[in-house]
Amino acid sequence: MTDDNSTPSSPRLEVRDLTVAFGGLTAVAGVSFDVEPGEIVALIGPNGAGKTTVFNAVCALVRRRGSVSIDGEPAPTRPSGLVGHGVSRTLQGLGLFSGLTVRENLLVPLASRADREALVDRELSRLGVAHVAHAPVGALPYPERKRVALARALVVQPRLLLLDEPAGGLGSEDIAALGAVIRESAQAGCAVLLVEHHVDFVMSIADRIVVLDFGQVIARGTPDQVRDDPRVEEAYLGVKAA
Ligand SMILES: Nc1ncnc2c1ncn2[C@@H]1O[C@H](COP(=O)(O)OP(=O)(O)OP(=O)(O)O)[C@@H](O)[C@H]1O
Repeated sequence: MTDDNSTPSSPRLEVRDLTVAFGGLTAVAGVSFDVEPGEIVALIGPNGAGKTTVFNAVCALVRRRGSVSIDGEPAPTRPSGLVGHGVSRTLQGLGLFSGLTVRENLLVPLASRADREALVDRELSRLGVAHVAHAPVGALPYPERKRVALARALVVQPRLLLLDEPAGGLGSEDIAALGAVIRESAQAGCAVLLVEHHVDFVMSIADRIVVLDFGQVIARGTPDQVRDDPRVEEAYLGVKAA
C-alpha cells in the first residue's frame, strides 16, 4: 500500500504461474514475471527451455494455465483480441503478406484510421525501409523483411510489444539498427518482451532478463546479475559451475 492510499498501478504485462502442457509434456511450469511500461525484458535459455512456448502462451497461440494480465485486466485468450489491448507482436516466421507491398502490409493493422498514411510514413522511415515502400514484401531480402515486420508491429503504437527472435538471421548492422528502434519504443513508454537466442544482443538491450531451463525460471535479474549467475552457466554449458 502506498502512503496516499492510492491503488498501486499494475504492471503492463503480468504473468503468474504460467503452465503449458503438450499432451504428457509440461513445456512450461509455473513461470511468473512482469514487464513494466518503458522496460525491455528478455526471455533466454537453452534450446527447448520453453521460451517460445511462454511467448506463444502470452499471445494466446497455445492453451495456458495460470494468469496473464495486461494493465491489470485478464489478457485475451484469442490472438485476435490482442490488438484491442494495445499489444503487437512479431513472430519468427514474420507473418507478412508477401504478395502485398511494404506499404500495404503496414496499412493492414491500421484499418480505417484517419492518420494511417502519416503513421505508415513515419514507421517506414524510422525502420529505414521507405525506399522499398512500393516493393512486394516477397521480393525483399530477409533483413529488410524483418525491418518491415518490426515496422508493422510498431505502426499501431503498441503499449506492449512482443518480439520473437528479433535479431535472428541478421548481421550486426541490422541488429544494432533494430535494437535502437526497440530501445526508442521502450523510452516512449512501450513495454517490450523479447525471446532471443543472441545473448550479446540481449545483454546490450534488456533491462531485465528471465532465464528458463526445462520450462522453469532458473534465474532472473539485470544483465550483469544474470551473466554472473552460476546456474545460467550450468544451463547453457551443461556442466556444474565451479
Ligand atoms: N506444439 C508442440 N507440441 C509438442 N511439444 C512442443 C510443442 N511446442 C514445443 N514443444 C516442446 O516444448 C518444449 C519447449 O519448447 P520451446 O520451443 O518453447 O523451447 P525454446 O526455448 O523456445 O527452444 P528453442 O530455443 O530451440 O526455440 C520442447 O521440449 C519442445 O519440444
